[in-house]
Amino acid sequence: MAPAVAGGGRVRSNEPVAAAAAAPAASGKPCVCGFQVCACTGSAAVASAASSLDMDIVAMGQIGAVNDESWVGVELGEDGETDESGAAVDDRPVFRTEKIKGVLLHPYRVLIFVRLIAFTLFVIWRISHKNPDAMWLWVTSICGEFWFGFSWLLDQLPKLNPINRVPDLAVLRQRFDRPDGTSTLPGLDIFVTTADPIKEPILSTANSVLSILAADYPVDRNTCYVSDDSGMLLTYEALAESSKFATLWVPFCRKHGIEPRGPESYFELKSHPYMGRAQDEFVNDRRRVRKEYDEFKARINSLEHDIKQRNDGYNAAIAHSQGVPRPTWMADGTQWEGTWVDASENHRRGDHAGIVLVLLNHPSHRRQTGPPASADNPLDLSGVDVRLPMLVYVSREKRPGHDHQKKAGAMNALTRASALLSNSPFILNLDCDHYINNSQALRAGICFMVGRDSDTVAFVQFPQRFEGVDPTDLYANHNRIFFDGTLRALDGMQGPIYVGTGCLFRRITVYGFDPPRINVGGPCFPRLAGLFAKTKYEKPGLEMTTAKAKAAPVPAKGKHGFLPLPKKTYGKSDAFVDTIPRASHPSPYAAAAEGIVADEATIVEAVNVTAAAFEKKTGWGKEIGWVYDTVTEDVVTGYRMHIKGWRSRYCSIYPHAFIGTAPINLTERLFQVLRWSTGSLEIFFSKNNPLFGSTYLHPLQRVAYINITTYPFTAIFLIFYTTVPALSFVTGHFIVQRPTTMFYVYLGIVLSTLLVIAVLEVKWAGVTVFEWFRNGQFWMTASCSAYLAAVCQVLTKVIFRRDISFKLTSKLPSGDEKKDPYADLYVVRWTPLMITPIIIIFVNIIGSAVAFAKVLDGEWTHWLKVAGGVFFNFWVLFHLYPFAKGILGKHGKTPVVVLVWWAFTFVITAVLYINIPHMHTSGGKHTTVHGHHGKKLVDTGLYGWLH
Ligand SMILES: O=c1ccn([C@@H]2O[C@H](COP(=O)(O)OP(=O)(O)O[C@H]3O[C@H](CO)[C@@H](O)[C@H](O)[C@H]3O)[C@@H](O)[C@H]2O)c(=O)[nH]1
Ligand SMILES: [Mn+2]
Repeated sequence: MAPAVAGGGRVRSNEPVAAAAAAPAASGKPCVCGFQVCACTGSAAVASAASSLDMDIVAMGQIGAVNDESWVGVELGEDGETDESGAAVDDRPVFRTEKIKGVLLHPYRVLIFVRLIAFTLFVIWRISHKNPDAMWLWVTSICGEFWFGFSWLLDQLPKLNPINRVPDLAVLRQRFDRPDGTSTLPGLDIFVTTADPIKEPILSTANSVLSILAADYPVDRNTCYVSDDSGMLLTYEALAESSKFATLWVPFCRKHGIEPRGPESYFELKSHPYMGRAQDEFVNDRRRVRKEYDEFKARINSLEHDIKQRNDGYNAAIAHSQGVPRPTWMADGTQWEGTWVDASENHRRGDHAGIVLVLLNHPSHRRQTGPPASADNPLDLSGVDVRLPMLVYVSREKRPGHDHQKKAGAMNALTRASALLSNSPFILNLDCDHYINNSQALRAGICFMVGRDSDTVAFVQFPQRFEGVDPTDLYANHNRIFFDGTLRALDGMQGPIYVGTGCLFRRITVYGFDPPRINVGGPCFPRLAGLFAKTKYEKPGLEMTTAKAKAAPVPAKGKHGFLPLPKKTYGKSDAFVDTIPRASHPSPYAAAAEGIVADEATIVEAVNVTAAAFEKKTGWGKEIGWVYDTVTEDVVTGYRMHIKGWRSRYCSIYPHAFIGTAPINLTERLFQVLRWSTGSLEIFFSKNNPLFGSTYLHPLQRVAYINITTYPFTAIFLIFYTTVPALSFVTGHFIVQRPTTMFYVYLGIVLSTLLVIAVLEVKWAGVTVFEWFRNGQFWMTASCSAYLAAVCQVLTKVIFRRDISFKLTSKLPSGDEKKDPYADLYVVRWTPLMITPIIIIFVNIIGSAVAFAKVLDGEWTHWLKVAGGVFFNFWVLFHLYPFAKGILGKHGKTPVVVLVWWAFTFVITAVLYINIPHMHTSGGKHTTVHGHHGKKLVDTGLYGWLH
C-alpha cells in the first residue's frame, strides 16, 4: 500500500508513551503520577494489592511527557477539544492533541502554495514555448510534468494539517484500573495470522505470542487467537510449548518490568535497564529464565523432527503398505485433524477440517499470586500475578476448489470464532512476524478508542516498525516518510489508512455498522460528526459496565433489530448472530458471566463458523469484514470504513509499539511493492474508486485515497523522464528547443522548494533528510520496475480479465545469518522486474558518454545545451544507485565497484564514439544540426538517422 518509503532506523526520543521506561525504579520515594493507589509511595500493602505490574506503576509518572520541539498542544476549547467541566485532574483526557508549531507550520504551508504557483507558471511557460524540432517530445514531456505536478499535489494536500496525538496512560489507568488490581478496560481480542511455519519461522511466531501474553493488559480481558493457514501440527505444538514457557516468562516480565516482552529480542539486548523493584533478585531470576528460554528454543527447533519421529513410532505399529495413509499424531496419541506430514486425502495443505483448540482457557477474574521460591520454583512469585490470558489456536477448514482469500479470509474466520469465545469489542491485528515491543502498546491504542470523540473511531493504526534492516536502509524498508509523515498527517483529516498489521479495530465496524451520527442531519464530514458525538466513556468515574455500554457506541436499533444488515448476511449461525448485539460489550469478562465460555458446544460452533462453505451467500468479504478478491486487503478494508463516515487514528509511541521484519533482499522488496502497487491500482479500477466514494469522505481524505490508488501510474511518466534526456545527447533534441536561462530558473525553483518543503516535513515528522533521500531513491527504483509492472498487470486484468496471484512474502533469511545479519541484502535473485532499471542505467551512462565525447570533439561548446541533460543524468543515476549496488551482489559491497562499473561503460562509449569515424558518417544523409548558438555545425549521420 505504501507509495513512498524511507530509511534509517533512527531512534526517536520525542515520542511519549513510554518515555515511561526512562522513569527510575521506585524505591520508596513519592511519585508524581497522581494515581490514587500508588506503589511508589512505599506502602507495601497497597503495592501488593495494586497490581503485579510493578513497572507500570513506576512508569506512570512520565507517561505522555512531550519534549518534541516541533509540536504544541492544541488549546482546550479549540478544535472541539473543549472540556466544559474545567481542568481538574479527574477530567484530563486520555489523550492529548497537538499541532505543529507556527514557526514550522506557516512556512510549510506558504511554501506549498509558492511551489504550486511556480509549477503552474512553469507549465504555462512550457506550453507557450513549443519545440518545433521535436513536437512529440514536447507534448509527452509536458504531459509528464503535468502528472508530476498533479501527483505531488495529491500527496501534499492531505498533509496541510498534521496532527499528533499523545495517549496519556496515567489517566487511562486512573479511569479504568481499580485499587484491587482488577480493571474495567474493554476486552481486546488479538489476532495473529500465520500461513506457513517454515517460511514464517515458527520461533518468531512463538515470540510474538509470548509478547502478547506478557503485555500489560488485564489478563481476563485479553485473548490471543492464532490463525494457522497451514493447518500443521508444528504450529500447534510450538504454541503449546509457548504457553508452557509463558507460565515462567509472563510472571518474570511482570515481576521485573521487563521490556521488551518478546524473549528473543529481550535477551538480545546488550544492556538490561532495570524497571522492577526486586533488583537483587533480578540477576538470578534472569539467569534462570534465560536458561529456560534456551531450552524452550531448542525444543521449538527440534519440534519438526520430534513430530516426525513420533509419527514413525505410531505408524510402525500399524501394519501398512504403500498407499495407506500415515497419520500425524499429537502428543496425546490422537490423530491430528489438520495437514499431515505425509499428506493424504483430507489431511493436506488446502484440504483439511477446521480446528479450534483452546491452549489456555479463560483465566479467573481474581488475581492469583504465585508460589514463593522453592526447589521446584527458583523464582519467588509470591506477590506476582501468575494468570495468563486466554490463548486459542484456530485453523479454518480448507477445501480444494474453494477460494480461501488468504489473510482476509483468515481474519474473517477469526472474527467469527472469537465472537463466540470472547467477543471483545476491540480487535488487534498482528502479522505473525510482528511482536509487541512496548508492553504499554495495547493500552495506548485503547486510549484512542475510549477517549473523547472516540465513538466514531473505527480503527487505530500504529506505524509499522522493522528490525533486521541494514543500517543504511538501502531499499527504504523503514518507510519512515510514509508512516511518520503521510499517516500522521492524515490524522488531521479523517485518519490514517489501514496498512494491514498493527491495527486496532472496533468490532462493530468490522460488522458493517455505521458510526453513530448524533445531532447530524444528512451526510456530512465525519470530523464534524465527531464534534457533536459526546462519548460516555470520557466522563470521569464512568465505567464501561454492561448496561452503559449498550447505551453507548452500538448504533441504535435499525429496521433489522440490532443488526445493520439482514441477518442472513452474517451466515448461518444463530449463536454467532446472537453475539453481534453484544459486540460492543466492554469485556469478555462480562460475556463470560453471561455464559460465553470455552465449553465443548461453543468450540463446536467456533469450528462451524470457520468452515470453508460458511461464507457462501453471505456478506463476508463484501459488506462485512476484511474485503476479498484483491491482492492487498488492507487499504480497501479501511477505505470501506472511511466512506461510511468512520474515522481512524494514528498511534505512534516510543519505544515502538510493534516490531516486525522487512524483506531486505532487493528481489523480495520489489515483489512486495509490486503487490502493494497492484493492490492500489486494483482499487482504482474497482467500484471502490475513491472518486466515487460517499460524501462522508472528508475532501482531503479523498485526495489521499486518490493518491494511494494512482501513484503507480507515475511509472509511465518516469520511464520517459529517466531515458529521454539521456537520449537527447544522442538525438540532439531536448524537451525544450532551447534550454534558456528561464527554463533553468523554473527548474531551480521547483526543485529547491521541493527540498525545503521536505526539510520542514522531515522536521515535524521526526525523521532525517537522509531518510528522505532514501525514500526518493527507492521511489524511482520502484517506479521503473514494480510500479510499471503493476500498471501492466492491472491493465491486463482490467482488459483481459486475468487474475493476479501472489506468493507469501518470505521472512526466511537466505544468507548465513550468523556471519552477517544482512547477508540477504546482497543475495541476487534475478527477476524480470530488474530489466527496466538496468536499461535506464545504461541509457544514461551511454548518453552522458556521448555528450562527453561531443564536447571533446568540439561538437558542443555551449554549456547550457549540455547542462539540462547532465542534470537529468545525474538525477537518474543518483536515484538508481542503491539498485545498482543491490544487483551487483556480494561483490558490490563497496561503492567503488559501482563507480568503476559506471566509469568503465562511460569511457568505452565515449572512446568508441570519437574513434569510430563511421558513427559520425554512416546511416544515410548528412544532416545539418540546428546549431542553437551559431556554433560549428557538425554533420553526423547519427543525428540524421535518429531524426
Ligand atoms: O493465506 C494466507 C496468506 C497470508 N497470511 C498472513 O498474512 C500476513 C501478511 O502476509 P505477508 O505475505 O507477510 O505479506 P506482507 O507483504 O509481509 O504484508 C503486508 O502487506 C499485506 C497485504 O497488503 C498486509 O496484509 C500485511 O499486513 C502487511 O504487513 C502474514 O501474517 C501471513 O501469515 C495468512 O494468514 N493466510
Ligand atoms: Mn509481513
